[in-house]
Amino acid sequence: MGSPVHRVSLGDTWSTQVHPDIESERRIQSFNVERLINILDGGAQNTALRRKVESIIHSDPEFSLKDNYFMTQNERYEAAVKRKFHLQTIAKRQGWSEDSPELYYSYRTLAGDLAFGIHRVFLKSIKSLGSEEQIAKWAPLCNDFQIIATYAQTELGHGTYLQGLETEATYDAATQEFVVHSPTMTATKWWPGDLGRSATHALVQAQLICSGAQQGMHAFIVPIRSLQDHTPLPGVTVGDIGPKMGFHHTDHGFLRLDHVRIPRENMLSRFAQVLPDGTYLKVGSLQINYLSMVVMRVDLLLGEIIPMLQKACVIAIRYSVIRHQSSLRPSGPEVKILDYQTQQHKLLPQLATVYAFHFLASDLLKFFHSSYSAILNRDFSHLPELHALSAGIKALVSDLCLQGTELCRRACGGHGYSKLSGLPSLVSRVTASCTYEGENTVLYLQTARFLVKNYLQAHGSPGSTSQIFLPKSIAYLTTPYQARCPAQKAADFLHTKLYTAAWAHVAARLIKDSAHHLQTLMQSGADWDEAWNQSTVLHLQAAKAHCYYISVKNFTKTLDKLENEPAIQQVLKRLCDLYALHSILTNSGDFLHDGFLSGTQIDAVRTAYLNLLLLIRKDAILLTDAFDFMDHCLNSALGCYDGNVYERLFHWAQRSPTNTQGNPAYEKYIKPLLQSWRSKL
Ligand SMILES: CCCCCCCCCCCCCCCC(=O)SCCNC(=O)CCNC(=O)[C@H](O)C(C)(C)COP(=O)(O)OP(=O)(O)OC[C@H]1O[C@@H](n2cnc3c(N)ncnc32)[C@H](O)[C@@H]1OP(=O)(O)O
Ligand SMILES: Cc1cc2nc3c(=O)[nH]c(=O)nc-3n(C[C@H](O)[C@H](O)[C@H](O)COP(=O)(O)OP(=O)(O)OC[C@H]3O[C@@H](n4cnc5c(N)ncnc54)[C@H](O)[C@@H]3O)c2cc1C
Repeated sequence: MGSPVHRVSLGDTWSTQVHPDIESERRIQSFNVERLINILDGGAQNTALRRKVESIIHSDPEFSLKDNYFMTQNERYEAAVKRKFHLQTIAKRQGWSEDSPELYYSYRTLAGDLAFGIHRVFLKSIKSLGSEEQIAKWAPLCNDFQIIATYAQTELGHGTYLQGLETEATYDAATQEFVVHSPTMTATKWWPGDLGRSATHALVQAQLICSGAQQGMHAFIVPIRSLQDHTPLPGVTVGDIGPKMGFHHTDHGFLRLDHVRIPRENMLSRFAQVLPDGTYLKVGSLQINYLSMVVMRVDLLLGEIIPMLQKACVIAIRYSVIRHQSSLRPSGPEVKILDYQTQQHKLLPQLATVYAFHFLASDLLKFFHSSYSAILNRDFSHLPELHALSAGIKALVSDLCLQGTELCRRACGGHGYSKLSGLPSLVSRVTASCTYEGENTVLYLQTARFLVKNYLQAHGSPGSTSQIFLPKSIAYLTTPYQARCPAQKAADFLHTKLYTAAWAHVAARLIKDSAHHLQTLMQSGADWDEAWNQSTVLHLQAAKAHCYYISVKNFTKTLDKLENEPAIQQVLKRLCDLYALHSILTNSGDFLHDGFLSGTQIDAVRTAYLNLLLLIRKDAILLTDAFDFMDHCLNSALGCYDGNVYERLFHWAQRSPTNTQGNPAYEKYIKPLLQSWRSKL
């Protein structure tokens, strides 16, 4: 196990001892925590590298996140820019390149509290949509921060419906330039990160107009601020969109373009290009221009979204073994709140979920890597499946991470409402992930479109003997499934095959029902589009069930690979069981609906689930330690490794500027008010 010193990292002189209530939780180790850390990191060498980066960052006071909670939006922005600038200096000195694991680990260590996150989105988009020459030109400029760039797609009037974007890029063959223009108020780009006060360049998604026709959305590199003095270039109106629910360190901005001219070479042209005479050439469908969104949906899962729930679990579970409240028996001792079944019911499913998601996102990343290079080489055969999987998984993961993070916050009672717990910031930040990179409902519906289309293809022509091969992730749609679950007792529900089959049954049934509903509406006269809209609530439910099935199946596959690690396999198997059974219980109506499970069987699921809570309770602290977050990165008075919750909360509150800056309201209002009564007292 890594030494506790590695984690007790805030340099609090009074914090010399680990709290006995949390120490006792770590005394009996049913598995090797260090080994689990290595598995989560993808190998011991990655753990070593991550910790090396952490110690470099941690030992540097410039990177402190200490006063974040007391800062204004402007101060947060400036501190984030300062940290990013300092990180770049260190990265240069250490030889860490922009796509290196070291920078990835730095981002994690600094809790993502860095400026220029969208600069990375820009870079990834250039690499997906740009030609080799464009990558060779722009990537080095980006990597060295000779330019600061943003990804400007969303407009005031449209975010989801990309065909409705109004920004235009009209080709002028006479000068071989594009004229990029915002024709209306609603065409103003709105929300791009790093745009408000920082970016010098924007990747602007605009409707390409050439040869007198609209060719749909394409990406254009547009310089927006002077590289000399940072003032907006001619024709550019740019600024910050104002206060937001979270992301205070990021300058989300607006951008209006008034006939801004850029060279022909600035249209990203891996899949489409405009020749000097204005001839338009493209490969694949128009939607290939959406590729960078697929890239980011996958990238953000492990890089941004899942760590939020991991941290929330660490904070809430550690706090729950320190916090004592009430007793279980009259005149008995006060118990740790984690010993209440309801507290376990709140927190342990979140822990199980975040383990499920870690393995799910890791596997999606592998599938992404294997398909992505083919796509770049114009083999689009895996793109529909990759799009459907990444859209649905992004939606399920961000939905449940938000739900889980908020549950963790509430599970900490009043202290969870204090920013100093770290939890409100996690909640507000993860909330954004349900909207950015595709609003979740819209993404589920993209997955549903893929499911329904394939379902109808596979089952469309009755009597047809030709066998249709479906993509791997949906092959279960053509497998005959059981009409009734064979389980008879609680223990039967601890079989991975049994609950995976249960989710396959429910997903397949919901997909079938939504497809049939659509067909029925069409048979009664509705056209496809109307019938689609009138079935979308069912489609959404079906897509969600499919994603649950994929996540459960993936977790069980992960367990199969751990045969040589029996102790870790056992503890992860319990989490997998808990994740699957909790998901069945929270969606029990879907399992009862067609009699696949009976009421008695649901009771058995609940019994198995409650037994698991007790088993996982014993390992809960070790399972959160296995995420191996440094205290610095958690930045939580409740969640530190040493468990010294009350001392830390007390000390941190003293740092609030409100305690030292005097009280102007006293002089102005309180004093006159109090003094007006003095004569009568
Ligand atoms: C170091 C660690 C990392 C840290 C790193 C920094 C962190 C920093 C923090 C935060 C960072 C936030 C960063 C936010 C950045 C934005 O938020 S950028 C803006 C993102 N915006 C969106 O995602 C918009 C969502 N909208 C869409 O994706 C599309 O417009 C929609 C919804 C798919 C609809 O488009 P449409 O053209 O109307 O398409 P539709 O008719 O539905 O479908 C047509 C066909 O295209 C296919 N299709 C649709 N989309 C796709 C696609 N993407 N690919 C392939 N095929 C597709 C459909 O499947 C369909 O196929 P068929 O069924 O016809 O075969
Ligand atoms: C923190 C943050 C950072 C962002 N960063 C960037 C960035 O860097 N660059 C950038 O370009 N953008 C960025 N965005 C914008 C973001 O990508 C969009 O807000 C997002 O894609 C949702 O689009 P919208 O705002 O148009 O929502 P809307 O589409 O207007 O959604 C509103 C409602 O309409 C529903 N709806 C919309 N269309 C459909 C449909 N077809 N079927 C059913 N329901 C539908 C949605 O489900 C939702 O309930 C950011 C947003 C946030 C919050």
